[in-house]
Amino acid sequence: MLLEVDHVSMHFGGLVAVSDCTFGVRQGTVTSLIGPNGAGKTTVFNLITGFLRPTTGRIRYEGRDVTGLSPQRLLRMGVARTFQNLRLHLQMTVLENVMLTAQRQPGEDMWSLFLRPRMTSRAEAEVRERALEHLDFVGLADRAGELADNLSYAEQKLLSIARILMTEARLLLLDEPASGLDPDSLRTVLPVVRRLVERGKTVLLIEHNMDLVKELADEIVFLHQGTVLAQGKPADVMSNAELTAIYFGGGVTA
Ligand SMILES: Nc1ncnc2c1ncn2[C@@H]1O[C@H](COP(=O)(O)OP(=O)(O)OP(=O)(O)O)[C@@H](O)[C@H]1O
Repeated sequence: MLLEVDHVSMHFGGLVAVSDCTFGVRQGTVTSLIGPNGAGKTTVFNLITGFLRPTTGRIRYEGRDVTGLSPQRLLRMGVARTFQNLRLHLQMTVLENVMLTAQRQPGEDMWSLFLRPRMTSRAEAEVRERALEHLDFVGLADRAGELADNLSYAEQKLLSIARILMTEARLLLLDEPASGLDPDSLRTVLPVVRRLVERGKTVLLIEHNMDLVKELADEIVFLHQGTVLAQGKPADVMSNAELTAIYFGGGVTA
């Protein structure tokens, strides 16, 4: 397992958002966290990426205990995430958005490189080249000079994927990469998510739409009330009548 979530709980005061949660993410797969609203998916993401520290339990990445490490530390170890609200720099170009995410050395991001006049033009050229390559991967190479603000929503989602690639992380956590997309845009974005695996990445994502999950995910982790009810192949998990009743009875906005 690339990632192991081991008996993790997260309490917010009296509220138990995640309760004794155990699951694994295998290297080279797309794994989807699913579950009704309030099941704890976002909290699990925040725990894995260091934005929250579990109340109890351990998280292991590549066999190392990473429980409680900061998001920055985890990023350097190869765990990166996107956010539902994408967090793009809308008044910068598409290329600049990707270049800014470059991780040259631990603790050094592109901001410090831009601010430091000593940055060699060779280093900048290398970052630019990598950024363009990632833009090409997501199909946005010809939009490199556009302001991010001028992109469609689907293109902005693709840009957020190009940005996460720039981190060189091996485990990519994608927060609802398909949400808000019309069917045509889905046809553009979903194959890109799948191709991340061909690039050697491992993907953990949150997705509400069951049809998409079936198409996209190798594995499902089914969360309900902060607990893992099942982990397995989409077809197997969804053929379980009890689980589908919980899922569709849970007021999910697909
Ligand atoms: N920072 C917080 N403080 C208090 N309660 C929180 C906090 N974050 C999440 N919760 C609660 O934890 C529970 C799980 O929430 P979470 O957002 O993780 O679920 P989710 O599965 O991502 O839901 P959705 O599908 O609606 O995004 C909810 O009851 C939520 O209100």
